[in-house]
Formats: sequence, C-alpha cells, structure tokens
Amino acid sequence: MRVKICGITNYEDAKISCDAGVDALGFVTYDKSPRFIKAEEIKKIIKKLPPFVVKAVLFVNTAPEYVNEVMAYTKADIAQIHFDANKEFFKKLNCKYLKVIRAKEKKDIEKFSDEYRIVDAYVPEYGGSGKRVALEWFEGRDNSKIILAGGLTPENVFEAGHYGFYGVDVSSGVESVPGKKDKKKVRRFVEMAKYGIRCG
Ligand SMILES: O=C(O)c1ccccc1NCC(=O)[C@H](O)[C@H](O)COP(=O)(O)O
Repeated sequence: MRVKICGITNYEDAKISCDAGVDALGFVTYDKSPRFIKAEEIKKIIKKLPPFVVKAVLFVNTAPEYVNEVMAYTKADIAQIHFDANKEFFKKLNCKYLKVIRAKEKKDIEKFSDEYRIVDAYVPEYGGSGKRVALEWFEGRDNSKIILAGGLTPENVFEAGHYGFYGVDVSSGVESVPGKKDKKKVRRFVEMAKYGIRCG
C-alpha cells in the first residue's frame, strides 16, 4: 500500500516521513489551515527532498492560474484539488492533478469514473479533521484507483488493507499538535500501512 503524509509544514517533518518510507508528501496552501505553508517554504523543502517521493500541493478555492503558478514555482509533482472545481478549471491546468472527493454518503464514491481520486470524509470546513469515511462503502468494488483519507491512524490503518486501495493519506493521525508531525506515529503508520507490523 502506498502512503502519503499530508500537512507537511517544515523540513524536519518531511525528512522524518521520507526516512520512514513514505511514497508522497502533501503541502497545504489553504491559509485558514493550521498546516498552511507558503509557496516559498514548499520550494525550499522540495529542493532538499529525495527523488523517489512524490510532492503534492493542496489547493482550496483558488483560480487555475494560481495553481499553475505555484506548481511551476515550487517544482512539485502534482496538484491536489480539494474543492468542486468545474471542467473549465481543469482544462486550464497545465500540471498533473488529483481530485479529492469529500464523501458524505456511499453514493458519493459510486459516481466517479475511471480516474485516481482521494476519498476523504466530508466536513463543512476543509481538511485534516480526523473524520473517517465508512469502510463498508468500499466493500465488493474495485478500489485500486482510490487513495483513502480521513481519520486514519497507526492503530486503524491496518483495516484499510483489506479493501485493495491504491494508497492511504494521513495528516492529523500522525501529528503531536496541528501542523507538527510525531516521528513515532509517522513510523508506525508507515509500518502498519505497508507491512502490517508494529514496532517502536
Ligand atoms: O490539513 C488541512 O488542514 C487541510 C486544509 C485544507 C484542505 C485539505 C487539508 N488537508 C487534507 C488532508 O490532509 C488529507 O485529505 C488528509 O489525509 C485527511 O486528513 P486527516 O483526517 O487529518 O488524516
């Protein structure tokens, strides 16, 4: 299972995550978030990171031109789009992107087509809430293009292993306080998600 750690606000947390074996990191550009980080800082962190880790930048309610500008400036790999943008918005993007479904009910995960998506729990305010998506919604279907997010922790991520997800995405579940990752939780999360083992 691939693992993405979201809400990286500093180099130390990025390094801890890379050393633990993550596949991807996420940086939040939404300025109301406790995990907000400026594009200048994202760029500096990305410059120091190893090559085989995907760098995602998260956007909420922004213009497509802004997404293109930040992606080009930071040299990140993929834009994560957290709001209900229309077709015109996506046509204007000149970078790779990943849409996020904020699922309220089972039918929200049934309607999308054959594209990779993050499925996170719906909360009226955006992101990093620790709220879970009901795992039973994913029973008996092909989940190989879904990245599961929302309320995952080192203790519960093992359960997600039974549904064949492409990957998992975590933020608050591996923090000591909002915006700061906990090294032990990050390590345990990666170990439990990838290998189902507990150490440390
Ligand atoms: O983390 C935020 O504050 C945030 C703000 C605005 C948009 C998205 C945001 N976070 C998204 C995520 O970090 C992920 O979808 C995440 O893995 C789910 O969060 P959590 O339930 O805390 O693991």
